[in-house]
Amino acid sequence: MKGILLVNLGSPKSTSVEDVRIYLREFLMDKRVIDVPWIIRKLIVELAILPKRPKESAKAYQSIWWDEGSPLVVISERITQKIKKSINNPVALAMRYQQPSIEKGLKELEEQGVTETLVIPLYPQYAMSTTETVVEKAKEIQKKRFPKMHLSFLPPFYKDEEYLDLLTKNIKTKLPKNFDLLIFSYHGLPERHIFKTDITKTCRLDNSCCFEKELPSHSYCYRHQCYYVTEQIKKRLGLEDSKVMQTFQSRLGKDPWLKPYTDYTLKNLSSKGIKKIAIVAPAFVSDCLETLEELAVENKEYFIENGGIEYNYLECLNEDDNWIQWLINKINNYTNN
Ligand SMILES: C=CC1=C(C)c2cc3[nH]c(cc4nc(cc5[nH]c(cc1n2)c(C)c5CCC(=O)O)C(CCC(=O)O)=C4C)c(C)c3C=C
Ligand SMILES: [Fe+2]
Ligand SMILES: [Fe+2]
Repeated sequence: MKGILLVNLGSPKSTSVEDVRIYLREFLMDKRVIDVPWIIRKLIVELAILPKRPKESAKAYQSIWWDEGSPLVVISERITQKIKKSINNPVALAMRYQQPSIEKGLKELEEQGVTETLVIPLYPQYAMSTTETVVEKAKEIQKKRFPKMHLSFLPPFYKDEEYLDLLTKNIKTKLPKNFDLLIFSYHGLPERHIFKTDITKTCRLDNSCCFEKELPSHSYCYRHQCYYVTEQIKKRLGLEDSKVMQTFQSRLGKDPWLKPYTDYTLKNLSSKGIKKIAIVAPAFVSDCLETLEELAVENKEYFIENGGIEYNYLECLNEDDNWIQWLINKINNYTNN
């Protein structure tokens, strides 16, 4: 029998400093997130990050936590429940880090008689730290614990026409009537990750190479895939170039990350006469710490403190009916073939 495993990033078990430390250790010790030799990664994580960051992050998580738990996990659970109601085949949810683990998800499916699983990494754009880490972890667990289970993977869906249509529709319903600029803020990546996943080894991180049409490297270029989504939504919304900007948020460490940086941009927009903005985060399908705290609160403060007047954060797809139906359609394509 065929089954489905939805996989999102994951959150700490609770907002305690200790649980946040456990989460950050698992997340940042992933070699596809901090991609340096193990011993150096261990030293960076244990000596530079874990002594201070868990306390700061725990505070941030406390400010966005819901009664039922982490928004990212709760929203993912709700989506899973809705899908289950429309699908006869078994469906399970897993998180790349913490609980419910990928191993637990596959076990749940195996216990229901599943022998073939479609794994759906819940990321529109490819990156080592998104799709690739989910795919590799699932394969590793399958090999060790479920040798008879066959796995398939839904690829990054950033250029799926129906996905782009439904994302546009979602943004359109939330967009205020008057705004000077719509910002597309994507989770950032160290520039090094873009060079590493460039199969042609020609990327210069300029506009031409990541924009050019039909380069083989684009199937692994997070920067291209973000630009593609921004361009498509801009076109579908009928917005002029001057009304749209793309930025990257959530840097960690001192290495150069993809630019322009969201926080820096928001501190400087007002001086250029841009007073009313809307901001959306299409690298995330569900709201999470990086949107509810960093975008909706912290970055809003930067904009307003520096002369901005109106700041509208537009929520992610979350439990949007069209988005859930899109997932159901993908699942039906898999189970019916
Ligand atoms: C869109 C997908 C994401 C990419 C790409 C990504 C890369 C990436 N992230 C970090 C470090 C951190 N990210 C953190 C939180 C976080 N990241 C994503 C998604 C992507 N990350 C999400 C959905 C979340 C929120 C999780 C939640 O529970 O709501 C955090 C933890 C929070 C904090 O302490 O700030 C860290 C750390 C790196 C280093 C990286 C690429 C190399
Ligand atoms: Fe992240
Ligand atoms: Fe490029």
